[in-house]
Amino acid sequence: MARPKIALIGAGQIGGTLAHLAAIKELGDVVLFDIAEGTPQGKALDIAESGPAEGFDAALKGTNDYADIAGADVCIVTAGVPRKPGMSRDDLLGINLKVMKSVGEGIAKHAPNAFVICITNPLDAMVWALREFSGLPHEKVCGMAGVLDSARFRHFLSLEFDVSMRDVSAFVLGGHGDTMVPLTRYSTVGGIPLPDLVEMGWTTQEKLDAIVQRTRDGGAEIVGLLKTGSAYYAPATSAIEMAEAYLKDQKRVLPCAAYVDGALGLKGLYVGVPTVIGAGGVERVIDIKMNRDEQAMFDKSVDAVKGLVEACKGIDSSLA
Ligand SMILES: NC(=O)C1=CN([C@@H]2O[C@H](COP(=O)(O)OP(=O)(O)OC[C@H]3O[C@@H](n4cnc5c(N)ncnc54)[C@H](O)[C@@H]3O)[C@@H](O)[C@H]2O)C=CC1
Ligand SMILES: O=C([O-])CC(=O)C(=O)O
Repeated sequence: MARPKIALIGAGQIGGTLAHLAAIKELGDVVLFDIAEGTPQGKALDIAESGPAEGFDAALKGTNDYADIAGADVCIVTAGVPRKPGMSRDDLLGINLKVMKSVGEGIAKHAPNAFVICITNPLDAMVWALREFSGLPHEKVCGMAGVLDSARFRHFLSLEFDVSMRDVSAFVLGGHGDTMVPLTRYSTVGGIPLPDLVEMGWTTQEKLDAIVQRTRDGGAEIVGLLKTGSAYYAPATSAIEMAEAYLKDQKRVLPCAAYVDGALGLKGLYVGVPTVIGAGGVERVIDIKMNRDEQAMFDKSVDAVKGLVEACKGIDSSLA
């Protein structure tokens, strides 16, 4: 049986890391696409040359021609611009919206049956716009953010509790911005919810609040350290987890920016929610119940995303 085809639209920091991970994990053959001449070709060749030592079977190709993504099973989109220190993700809206238009059209023409994972920021508005520009079915277009934000939360919690990251589970929902919603009640260590761990004396509410805030600021923390761009190892790993769930029909329960129409009281909006990802793409949005405080935080985040979607419509009238 032929190997799956994975098209990576954008061959920058995340795109290159995605290609390396996809090859090492033998998820399929990889096509790296970018408008920068030489970058995708150079990265594809470099990673292919790591194959003999690593021992993977995967073909890698770099290209500046959308025709080469033809028939891709998965497209992961990182094309665009990352932020620099002092900027918010939302400052990227105007410039990256134009990129989503060309990418959406390229995918619609050459890989209309792909499962599309958008990473480009500001994430929730860009995945909405990418879906609009591509016209693909909603369940086949989603955004990566919740897996990353939850991974950051899990990492910080594992440091606090001195336990394995594997035994920490977490859900960070809402928009991928300053208003994101780390849900402590739905986050656990060995199945024990965080509020119970506070009662058990494993940590204090103050320390937990600080970890929640560090999670919300997780992207900015890396931007501040790197100074020239944003995080890419954890973002790439997170998107690969989603791609693998689709390609292997794993039915993983993962938080991602999905189209929500009915669940959680939402009507036709992309925002971070718990989902099931399998061969059908986003197969289910989990309609979790939130308490009053959680709902208030989630509503605030949803409003921020709605504002960005309106801003997109204001910039590009074809979206209105
Ligand atoms: N959703 C999330 O959780 C995260 C999102 N991001 C976002 O991902 C995006 C990419 O980040 P990096 O890979 O670090 O940036 P990068 O600058 O290293 O790579 C972006 C690539 O996109 C290419 N590009 C620009 N316009 C293009 C077009 N029209 N068609 C095809 N390629 C095009 C550039 O040539 C460049 O190689 C940024 O918008 C960043 O903010 C980053 C981390 C996490
Ligand atoms: O912070 C950024 O600009 C990149 C990003 O979305 C993240 O790392 O969470």
